[in-house]
Amino acid sequence: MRIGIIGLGLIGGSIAKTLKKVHAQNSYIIGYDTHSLSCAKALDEGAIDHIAVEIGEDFVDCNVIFLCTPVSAIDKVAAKLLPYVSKDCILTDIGSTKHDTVEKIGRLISHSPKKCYFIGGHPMTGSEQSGYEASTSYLFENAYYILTPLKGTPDFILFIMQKMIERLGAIAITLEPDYHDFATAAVSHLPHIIASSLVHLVKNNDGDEHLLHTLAAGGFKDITRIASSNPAIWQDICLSNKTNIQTCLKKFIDSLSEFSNILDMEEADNLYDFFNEARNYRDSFQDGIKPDIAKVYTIFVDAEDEPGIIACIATLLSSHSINIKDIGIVNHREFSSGVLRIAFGHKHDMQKAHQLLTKHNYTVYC
Ligand SMILES: NC(=O)C1=CN([C@@H]2O[C@H](COP(=O)(O)OP(=O)(O)OC[C@H]3O[C@@H](n4cnc5c(N)ncnc54)[C@H](O)[C@@H]3O)[C@@H](O)[C@H]2O)C=CC1
Ligand SMILES: O=C(O)C(=O)Cc1ccc(O)cc1
Repeated sequence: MRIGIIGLGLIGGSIAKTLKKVHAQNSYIIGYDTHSLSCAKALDEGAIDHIAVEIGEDFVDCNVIFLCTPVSAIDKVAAKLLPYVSKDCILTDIGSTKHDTVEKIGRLISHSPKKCYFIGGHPMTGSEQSGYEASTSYLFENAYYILTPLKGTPDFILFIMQKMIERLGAIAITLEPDYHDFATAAVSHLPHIIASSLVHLVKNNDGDEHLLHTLAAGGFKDITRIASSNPAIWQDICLSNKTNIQTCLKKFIDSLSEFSNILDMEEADNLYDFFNEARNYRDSFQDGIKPDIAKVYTIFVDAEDEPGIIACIATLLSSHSINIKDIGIVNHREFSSGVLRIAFGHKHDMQKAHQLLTKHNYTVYC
């Protein structure tokens, strides 16, 4: 597989390193970054196989190309790249916001003679560090990785992307771009703004002796770690998700005002409830346990282990608007021939698939 990576910073570099770790024999990686030292380092370390001199011919034969630049550059890079990509190429980005990017690249593709595919992507993992030096081959392990395909993306293209995400060690979730942007405004963008605001508060109220700076301890450092993130990345994120961030900011300001009122009135019970409810909900975020969003509903279908069977069944299901989360042949001694395992993200998809496949004379097991 030929893979292109444009932008070899924290995320792009981590994708390269991870693919080389898990997929080394089967992936030839072409890298490009405006910062030539990052390219040289990546080549030197074996994270990529070839440095592209520019966004052009070098990407012609790529099967998948990851756009890993800051958000404001993603659609510009895509525009430059489109004349060179092959018709079956899958383009994907890793930007932290999705609506604008998906809309812009969708428009570019629809106006381009090159009908390649685009699936928006966003790994929900990272760090406050940036640049190739900070990239690792384990960044994506067990992280959610959100995919936002364009409307009309064939199931098998989404399936290839999902497999790629699994290769990275992450868990693929498909969302609408707008919902993605609202959710990330709440769980990622607002927290970054709050972290930086807290740092401003301490900075602006410290005295000549810098006592606040000295005393800022564990709790303050925990909650403000992300204030050390790359400001250029966050400038882009805020500008491309303004409305959702404003909505969340308003809700947050309201909640602070409410807290201020109950403190003013010395409402002891309400103060207790404020902290207690937050503690209970926070304690329900158990690391390592993935909630229902990652739940899959699986069926097994009797099928000869022959080429084309997966595509045949995937096409049948997709022509009935049934979304597949995962599909693959399993060879198990319980079954005489090959059995296809098909996983769905929703119970109703599984039930519809069961009925449809049975109607088409497949033997289906739940
Ligand atoms: N930092 C994080 O934890 C996460 C970041 N993201 C998203 O990933 C993207 C990249 O972020 P990071 O890897 O953290 O940033 P980074 O600053 O570490 O890497 C960005 C790289 O893109 C390169 N670049 C910039 N413009 C370019 C262009 N026009 N052509 C080619 N290369 C170009 C830079 O030289 C740099 O090496 C952003 O869109 C960000 O929103 C997504 C998830 C987590
Ligand atoms: O460092 C952290 O904890 C982060 O939150 C990293 C991060 C930054 C941007 C994203 O879009 C997703 C994750």
